[in-house]
Amino acid sequence: MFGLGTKDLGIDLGTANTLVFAKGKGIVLREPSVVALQTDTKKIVAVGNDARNMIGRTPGNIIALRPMKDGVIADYETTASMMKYYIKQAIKGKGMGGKPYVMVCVPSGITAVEQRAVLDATREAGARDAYPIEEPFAAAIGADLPVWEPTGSMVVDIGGGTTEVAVISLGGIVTSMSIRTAGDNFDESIIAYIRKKYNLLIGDRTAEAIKVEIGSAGEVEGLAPMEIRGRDLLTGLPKTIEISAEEISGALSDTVTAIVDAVKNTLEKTPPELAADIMDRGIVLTGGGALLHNLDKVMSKETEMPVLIADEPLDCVAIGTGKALDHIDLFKNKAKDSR
Ligand SMILES: Nc1ncnc2c1ncn2[C@@H]1O[C@H](COP(=O)(O)OP(=O)(O)OP(=O)(O)O)[C@@H](O)[C@H]1O
Repeated sequence: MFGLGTKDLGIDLGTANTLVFAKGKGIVLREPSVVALQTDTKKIVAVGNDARNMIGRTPGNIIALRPMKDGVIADYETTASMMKYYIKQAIKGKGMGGKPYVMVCVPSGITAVEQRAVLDATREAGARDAYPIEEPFAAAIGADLPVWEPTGSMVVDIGGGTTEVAVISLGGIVTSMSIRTAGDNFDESIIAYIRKKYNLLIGDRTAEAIKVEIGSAGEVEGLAPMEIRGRDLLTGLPKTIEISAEEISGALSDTVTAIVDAVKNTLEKTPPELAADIMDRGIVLTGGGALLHNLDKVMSKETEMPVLIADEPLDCVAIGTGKALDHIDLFKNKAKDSR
């Protein structure tokens, strides 16, 4: 399947989703970052979509969990096992010649020790060598921003666990900010709102579905009410209610404000020449959170800057990680310098 020299991989190890990009092929694997384990033996029962379908539905001896949360590794042995599983999947049956180089984009809150563990797991899974890449840098490459040129580009990557804001010029990050407020917080706010207002308990997947369908920053025009099912906390029985987009928009507003404030704070720290470049080109949103209805408009109004959503925002980091393979020598040198 892979030709010689075209088997190197880029991996976006995200808190919500893991994507693998194969050089010369594009994205070859896209699965949720979820693992199902046997509670007593810790043996892995399922990974990715299969494991995700088990969330909230497992018997007592199995747990389905997200080994990364809030942009950090909550369970690092499981993260390493998941990573190995995905790499093996990606390189399975494609053994032409030597082992692949792998570029890995890890959550920004990861510690140096955890990063080393992830890179070691990558090597153990069959990589010739593995190099880390910073998430906003990968997002900017994936969004086709001119990161290597002497001009300012601003990227805001809104993932599941973290929002990364960065201004990039000449192949480096000039100013950046990372906050642990992103897609998961939208879901949590929806759960909390529905519990408080309706005494109804809903699961993570329902909350995410509500966000995707009728979640919005501000304006809700064109978003119809939605029927949702949960468990009535008073009777203990299943119940269906209808909720409006206005209510959900209200529930999401604090999280939206936190993200917009992070962008404003980063702009305040941006050198004026680069800020002028960003004014011309616009702020580019990547990550799944970029798809929240109206977030681009609210951000543009609040920052008084043009704001654009990248093509395929969910894929930008993986594509950028893969494209960075073309500049692998730079990353090899960086790795040498930090050893
Ligand atoms: N249409 C949509 N509207 C709003 N949010 C969405 C939409 N589609 C996906 N999301 C959200 O995007 C988030 C996942 O985005 P992404 O895959 O970029 O994150 P990640 O890279 O796994 O996380 P991180 O960058 O924090 O490690 C989830 O919270 C998901 O619910």
